[in-house]
Amino acid sequence: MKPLLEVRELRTHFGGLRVTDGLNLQVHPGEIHALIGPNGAGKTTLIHQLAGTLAPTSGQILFDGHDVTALSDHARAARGITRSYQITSIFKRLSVRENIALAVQARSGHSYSFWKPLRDDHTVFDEAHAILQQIGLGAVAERRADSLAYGDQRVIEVGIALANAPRLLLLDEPMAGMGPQESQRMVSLIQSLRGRLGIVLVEHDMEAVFQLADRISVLLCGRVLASGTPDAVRHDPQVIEAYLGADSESP
Ligand SMILES: Nc1ncnc2c1ncn2[C@@H]1O[C@H](COP(=O)(O)OP(=O)(O)OP(=O)(O)O)[C@@H](O)[C@H]1O
Repeated sequence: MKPLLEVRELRTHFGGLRVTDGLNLQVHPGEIHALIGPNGAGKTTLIHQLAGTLAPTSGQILFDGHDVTALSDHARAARGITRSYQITSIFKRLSVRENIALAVQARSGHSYSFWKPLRDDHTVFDEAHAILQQIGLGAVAERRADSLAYGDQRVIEVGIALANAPRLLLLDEPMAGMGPQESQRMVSLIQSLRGRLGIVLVEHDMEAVFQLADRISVLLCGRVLASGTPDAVRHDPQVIEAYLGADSESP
């Protein structure tokens, strides 16, 4: 299968520190591909590089067969690579619906008019409505974003990212700071996206990772130590020794 994303021999040096050191990775269309690894392994750095907010020292990033290494984050977003931003990107005083609609408008080039009711722009309204249903926030669409619980605000982030109609969605710790119930809702949301777009997921919650991932890549010292199905990775002796722990039966 032709990969949706291919990373070739990526290297990133911050002064004398080699954060990414010959990293190779392939993400297939429609798969949920998790990146795991100990603190400092280079996962967030890689997300920045895939999104285009940090340039590598050397190496190549190919998206859909095209070299996007030199493209800006905006240019990559226009091609379909979207990263979910942190809660800080939400307009807290606007409603949930307005947050999603603004993101739809930004992508589709419709100009936003504060004096024009959203309902008058049917294309944007309908698309925002569909996303609200998809992320399960239809019932609270008219509430101010900052009145929602933390977990729901993080769901809005994913909704904003989906409004960009991504073909590759980069999720950096979507469950961070969530309780078990909120995490499970996020797991269900990500699961519902499987097969529709490629997802690169960085997440420390191993239960969620093994529940969600079609394939997992294990990063260690800026390179991919192993890549495969959750089962293959779980039983990989190198991974057990280096990361999951020799006595690990879990998850
Ligand atoms: N802009 C930077 N300048 C210098 N060093 C950096 C910079 N960004 C990251 N690093 C270093 O690069 C290494 C990898 O960081 P990164 O955040 O990518 O790891 P990570 O795998 O995401 O870790 P965590 O699981 O803790 O989030 C760390 O040692 C970090 O201190």
